Amino acid sequence: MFQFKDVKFKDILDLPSLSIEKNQITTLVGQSGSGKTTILRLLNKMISPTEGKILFKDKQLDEMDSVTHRRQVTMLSQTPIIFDGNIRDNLLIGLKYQNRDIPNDTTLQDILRKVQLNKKLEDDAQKISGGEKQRLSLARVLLLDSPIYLLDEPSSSLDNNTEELLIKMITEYVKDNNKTLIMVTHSNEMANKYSDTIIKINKGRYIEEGI
Ligand SMILES: Nc1ncnc2c1ncn2[C@@H]1O[C@H](COP(=O)(O)OP(=O)(O)OP(=O)(O)O)[C@@H](O)[C@H]1O
Repeated sequence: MFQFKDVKFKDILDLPSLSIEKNQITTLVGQSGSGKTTILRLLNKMISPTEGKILFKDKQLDEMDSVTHRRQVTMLSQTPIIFDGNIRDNLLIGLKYQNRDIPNDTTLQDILRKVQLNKKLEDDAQKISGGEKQRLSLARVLLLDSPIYLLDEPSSSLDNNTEELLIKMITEYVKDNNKTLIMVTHSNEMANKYSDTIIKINKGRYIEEGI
C-alpha cells in the first residue's frame, strides 16, 4: 500500500526500501528520536521527503491532492485534541469539516460506548480527564470511517493501562472493519501483542522486520 523508494528526510531518515501492507497492523518501534513519528508525518503528507519518493497505491504520494488523501488517511496524534464545546460538538467536528453526513445521537452514543466513554453528549468536553480526552479523540476519528489510520504513541501522561486500552480499541476496530493501521510505540510488549508486522527503526534506518 505504501512503498518507500530511496526516501530521505533531512538527516533524520534514510530508508532505501520499505513497504507497508494493506489491511495489516504495522507497528514502528525504536528508541526515542529514531524517526518513527517522522515516518507517520510523511505518510500523513504533513512533510515531504527531501529525497526519493513514497508511493501510495502505486501513485506518488506527493502528487496526490490533499482532499483525496485526507479521505483515506487519518492520523490520531500523540496529544488528544479537544475543541471548545460539548462531547457532541467534538465528535462531529471532523465530519462537518469534511462536509459529510451528520449521524444521529444513537450512532454517537454507540461510538461513545465503543470507546468506553461514559459521558453524555451534552457534557462539557473540557471537563473530562486526560484518558477520557484520548478516547473522545479516538471516537471522533473512528466516526470518519477512514480506510487507513495512523496512530502515534499516546502521550506519556497516560498510564500504561489507559494506553493499552486505547491500542486494544483501535486494533479491534481496524481488524473488525478490514482497515489498515500504522502505529508507533516504545513498547515491544504492546507491539508483539497487537501487530501483524513490526518495523524496527534505529537512527532513521530500518533495521529489522518482525512477526
Ligand atoms: N521537521 C524537522 N526538522 C528537523 N528535525 C526534526 C524535524 N522533525 C523531527 N526532527 C528531529 O528528528 C528526530 C526524530 O524525531 P521523531 O519525532 O520522528 O522521533 P521518534 O522516534 O518518533 O521519537 P519519540 O519516540 O521520542 O517520539 C528528533 O531528533 C527530532 O528532534
